[in-house]
Amino acid sequence: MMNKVLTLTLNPALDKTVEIDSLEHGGLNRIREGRIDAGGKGINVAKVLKNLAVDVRATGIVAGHQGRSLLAYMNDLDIESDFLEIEGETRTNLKVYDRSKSEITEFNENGTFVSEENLERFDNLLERVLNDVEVFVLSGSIPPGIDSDIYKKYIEKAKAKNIRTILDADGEIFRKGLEAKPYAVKPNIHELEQFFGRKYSSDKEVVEDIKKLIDRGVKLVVVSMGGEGSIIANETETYRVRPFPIEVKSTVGSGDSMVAALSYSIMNNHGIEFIAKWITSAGTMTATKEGTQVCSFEDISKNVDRVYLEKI
Ligand SMILES: Nc1ncnc2c1ncn2[C@@H]1O[C@H](COP(=O)(O)OP(=O)(O)OP(=O)(O)O)[C@@H](O)[C@H]1O
Ligand SMILES: O=P(O)(O)OC[C@@]1(O)O[C@H](CO)[C@@H](O)[C@@H]1O
Repeated sequence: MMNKVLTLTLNPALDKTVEIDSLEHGGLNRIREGRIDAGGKGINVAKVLKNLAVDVRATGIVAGHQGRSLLAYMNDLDIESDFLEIEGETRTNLKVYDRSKSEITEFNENGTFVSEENLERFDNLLERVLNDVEVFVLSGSIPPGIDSDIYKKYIEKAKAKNIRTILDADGEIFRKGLEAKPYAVKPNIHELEQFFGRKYSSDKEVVEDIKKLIDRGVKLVVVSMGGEGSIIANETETYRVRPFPIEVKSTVGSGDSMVAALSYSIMNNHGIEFIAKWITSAGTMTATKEGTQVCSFEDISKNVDRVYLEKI
C-alpha cells in the first residue's frame, strides 16, 4: 500500500443503470438488463484508487436504508469508508442506456437534506480523517442544506495541513472552491464554458481560459472533453491529449477515473506527460465498462502508450 488519499462525497448515490432497446418518450420502456453500483464522484475515485493499490479512504454523508446499502457495497469492494450516517435517504441516480443509439441519459436526484447540526457533526468527522492524508479529492454536487462555499472551506482546512487538493465540481461550488486555490482542478468542457460564460470554437480559446485558472493559483488544470480527450496544463507546459478508439459502454465515472489517476500521479510526483497518459487511459478504459464500473490497474497500464499527446 502506498500513501493516503481521502475522497469526499457529500452527495453519494446508488447508481441504477438500466438498458432499453430504444427510448420511447411518453411510452412504455421495457428494461432488458440492469445493475446497481455504489456511486457519487468521490466514491468512484476511491474505487479506481483501490484498484491502483493506493491507501485510500472515502468519506462523506449517507442517509437511511439506502445509505446503509451503499456502505455495504463499499464494504464488498473493500474500500475503507468513514461516512456520517444521518436520517433521510441517500439518493438513487438513474442511468438509462439506449442500445439503439449506444447513448446514456442520466437522471440524478437532489439528495437528502443535511441539517446544520449534522453538518457540524460531519465537520468534526472530517477534522479527524484529514490526518495523515497526502491528497484530498473534493468532487460532485452537494446535497440540499449545505452552502456552496463548503469546498472552499474544506480546501482551506486541508491546505493548512499541507495536503494537496483536487477539485471536481461545477457551478457556484466550483467558483467558490477556486477562491481557495486548489492544487488541481478537472472541469469538463461544459463546466469550463459555464464558468467563463462563453462557448468555445477552438482549442486556443480553451487554453486561454485554462491560463486564467493557472493565474488564479491552480497548479494543474485538466479540461476533459468526452470522446475528444482533454487539454492538460501546468504553469509551463500544455498538452492536447486524445484517447484511443474504444467501444463505449458507459461513460459514467470516466471523469472520476481521470481524477483518480491524477491523484495517483500527483502523489508520486510524476511529470505532466505521464499524468496526461495515465488520466486518459483511465478515463477511456472506464468508458468501456457497463454501469458505474471502473478501470483496473492493468486496463490503464496496458493502454497508456496508445494515448496520443501533442504539445501545444
Ligand atoms: N466516447 C468516448 N470515447 C473515448 N474516450 C472517452 C469517451 N468519453 C469519455 N472518454 C474518456 O473519459 C474522459 C473523461 O470524459 P468526460 O469529459 O465525459 O468526463 P466527465 O464529464 O467528467 O464525466 P463524468 O462526470 O460522467 O465522470 C475523456 O477525457 C476521455 O479520455
Ligand atoms: O449529481 P452529481 O454529484 O454531480 O453526480 C453524481 C454522479 O452522476 O456522478 C458519478 C459519475 O461521475 C455517478 O456515480 C453519480 O451518479
